[in-house]
Amino acid sequence: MTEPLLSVRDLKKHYPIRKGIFNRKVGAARAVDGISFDIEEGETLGLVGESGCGKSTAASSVIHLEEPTSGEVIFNGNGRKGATRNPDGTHPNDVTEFDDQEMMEFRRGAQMIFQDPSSSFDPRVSIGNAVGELLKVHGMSDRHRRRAIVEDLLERVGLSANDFDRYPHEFSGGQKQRIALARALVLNPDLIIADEPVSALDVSIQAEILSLINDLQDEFGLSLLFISHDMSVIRQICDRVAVMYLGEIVEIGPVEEIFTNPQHPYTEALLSSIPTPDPRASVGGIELKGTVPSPTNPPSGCRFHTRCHKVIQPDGVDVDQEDWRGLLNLRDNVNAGEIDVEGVRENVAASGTKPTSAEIRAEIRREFDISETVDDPELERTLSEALDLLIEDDEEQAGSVLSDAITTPCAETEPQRTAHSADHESACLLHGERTPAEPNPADD
Ligand SMILES: Nc1ncnc2c1ncn2[C@@H]1O[C@H](COP(=O)(O)OP(=O)(O)OP(=O)(O)O)[C@@H](O)[C@H]1O
Repeated sequence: MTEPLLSVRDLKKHYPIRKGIFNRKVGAARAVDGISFDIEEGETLGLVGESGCGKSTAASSVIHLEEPTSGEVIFNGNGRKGATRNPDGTHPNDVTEFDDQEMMEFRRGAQMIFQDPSSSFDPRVSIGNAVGELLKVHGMSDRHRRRAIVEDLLERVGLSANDFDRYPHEFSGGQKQRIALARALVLNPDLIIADEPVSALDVSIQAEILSLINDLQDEFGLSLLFISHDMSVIRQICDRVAVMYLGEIVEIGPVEEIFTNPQHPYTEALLSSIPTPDPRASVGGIELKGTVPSPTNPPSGCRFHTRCHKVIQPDGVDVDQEDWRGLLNLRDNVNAGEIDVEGVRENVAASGTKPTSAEIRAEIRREFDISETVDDPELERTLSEALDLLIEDDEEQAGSVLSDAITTPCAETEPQRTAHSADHESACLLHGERTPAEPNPADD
């Protein structure tokens, strides 16, 4: 197998959190927390996940708009193929170790396009000059030659050579994204990182731009890292996809395999949220509740366990899975002091006379999608006891009763990547018994 164009290994970007008059570091936001992936020549790898999962931080760390905290970004483009590791273990193509000259070359070989092209164009500069500027910066002093190259590129992205002297405000959002593509291509790069390039566009325009990116990729032999929160966009453009959650890659594999045979519950939930023209034809009906937790204090074990519909029950417990999710949510809400018993009481009272304790208990169960009776008698007793304590205003004791009885292995053990096929891996404790993924040679 030929070497990948890009190999990212254990890349981390932690932002320090500072406080106080001395601006002391009190913690870190682990926006990207040890991600690894390859992109082959001519391949498109998608990076997908909800807002706040760390996709943009990953992109800007790979392209070195921001200095990563640690890890390797090995770029074998710009004619640097075939380099081997130095005796001290470092790699001559590791972007994180590049000097100024190498970084300048890297900036030629790897380009980025962003979600909002408007903000990256100076309204006073004609689009021809905006696209040609990089040629000038990289030493092409012949104005006529620059103009010829830019005019050709404008045509290739579906605009006209006559657009050279027009200004950004004369173009629509879709057209501006075409200009951004022309600008990204002007130095003939090997890699383009596209961060949500179509999210700000109308759906009909999205399809046009995605098809243009596809065509340009073939024409220029490009590799792409394509970032999106939208699974359906990923399916249209990517060969493989890496699913990111809270700074980590939880699943990676060929797009069609991930769509037809997702292994990680987070991937299933993302797939389930794709809108379909017929709402009755919803895939799976898994509702991804809440938002991504803060990367400052990520959940222990599997970071997705606080929202996972398949969160594992401990040995000896076997209750309905929806009840189990509800019990864990109730435990966490009680411990976070987020249950407003008075509010529940008022709600129940609004529909009739003074509510009984049984009615309040039933209402709390309903709010957390917990059945009237949980299958496991011991757990049912614990739940009733905790709900009574809650109603009696002893929230602390209720939390402690729930915490003692309701635990999950997912909060205790960090899942390792498991191989499902040659290039399909996920990190979920549900697959723990399978063959562990082959160690990556670059990790040695
Ligand atoms: N400069 C910063 N300092 C501290 N935290 C940051 C900084 N930049 C990003 N973060 C945090 O890192 C996490 C990841 O952010 P990032 O923008 O990379 O996510 P994303 O998946 O690209 O989401 P979006 O699509 O909304 O941009 C978020 O919790 C964000 O608040």
